[in-house]
Amino acid sequence: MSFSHGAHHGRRVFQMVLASAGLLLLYRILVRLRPALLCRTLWWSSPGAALDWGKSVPGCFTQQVPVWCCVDEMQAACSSVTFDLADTDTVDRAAEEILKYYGHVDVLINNAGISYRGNILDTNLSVQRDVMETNYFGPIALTQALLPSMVQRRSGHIVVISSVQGKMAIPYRSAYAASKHATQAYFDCLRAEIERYGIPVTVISPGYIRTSLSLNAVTGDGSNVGRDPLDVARAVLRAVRQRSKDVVLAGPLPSLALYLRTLWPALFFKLMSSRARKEQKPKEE
Ligand SMILES: NC(=O)C1=CN([C@@H]2O[C@H](COP(=O)(O)OP(=O)(O)OC[C@H]3O[C@@H](n4cnc5c(N)ncnc54)[C@H](OP(=O)(O)O)[C@@H]3O)[C@@H](O)[C@H]2O)C=CC1
Ligand SMILES: CCCCCCCCCCCCCCCC(=O)OCC(=O)COP(=O)(O)O
Repeated sequence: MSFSHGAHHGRRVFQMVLASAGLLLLYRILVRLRPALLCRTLWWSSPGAALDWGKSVPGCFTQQVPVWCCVDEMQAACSSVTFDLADTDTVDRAAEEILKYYGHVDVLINNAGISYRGNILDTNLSVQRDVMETNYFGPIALTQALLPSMVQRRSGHIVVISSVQGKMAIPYRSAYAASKHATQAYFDCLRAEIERYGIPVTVISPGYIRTSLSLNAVTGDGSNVGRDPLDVARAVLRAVRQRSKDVVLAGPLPSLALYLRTLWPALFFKLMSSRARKEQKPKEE
């Protein structure tokens, strides 16, 4: 009697494990299917997404920058409209043109940006402003120009490519880190404010990606190291699919640094001071 009861119980447990595994499998299949559904929409990507890591999103972006792209079929032809993100007037005109032509935007990826390297003592305020114009005011101008139509439709998704430097400041990167901190703050506010309209906001904060960003840094040198741009492109698509709010794509060292910045700021500041001393000396020293 007790043996048959035990066997019955064992069978029930086995059935439950099997059912859970089945549900998990189904969930994973559905999650994998979602990008195909998503790609049957119009993607607008701010300048830059077509190049480097953005180019890696298979079929989604052309070689031209900036690009807007109807991805009904992955092979579909893409259209592009060119503007200077640092010039708010051209941003507004571009947004108008996009809306006139396509009617709406499903996913806006604010990607374009410039890097900066330099000693604060030797950096003109105009450089600080220029980096802010491209990295901060450009994306927010584009977002604000496209937002009313998303709100009206109660549909859309806004993505911004920030940086781990939007969460911690590294010496000799003042303009860049400041612009990315501002970006993080703005889009965090926006997320809370437009959640009620069903429009998600995703902030992506990568560590180094193997693109030309650091090579092209304002007043700086740099190298071409880091993550494969294709991995970043995939992670961005995954984040959109999963409607993630905040995604950090960084290796162990920057991740540890981020934890220290939050949990042990005194140590983080000490490490950054020592990094600053090692990396560069101010002119008068
Ligand atoms: N590479 C990295 O290590 C990391 C990059 N990021 C972020 O990723 C994003 C993309 O950078 P990434 O691809 O690496 O850099 P790249 O320098 O390779 O590409 C930047 C792109 O932005 C465009 N761009 C720059 N300024 C303007 C402007 N004023 N108006 C229009 N387009 C402009 C450039 O166009 P053009 O070539 O025509 O000037 C270029 O296509 C940036 O926001 C960057 O901060 C974040 C973390 C790490
Ligand atoms: C107790 C041991 C603690 C060890 C902590 C180590 C702290 C190391 C600091 C690591 C800093 C990493 C910074 C990464 C910055 C980055 O990935 O930036 C990418 C960019 O967005 C652009 O790069 P650019 O160099 O062009 O500014």
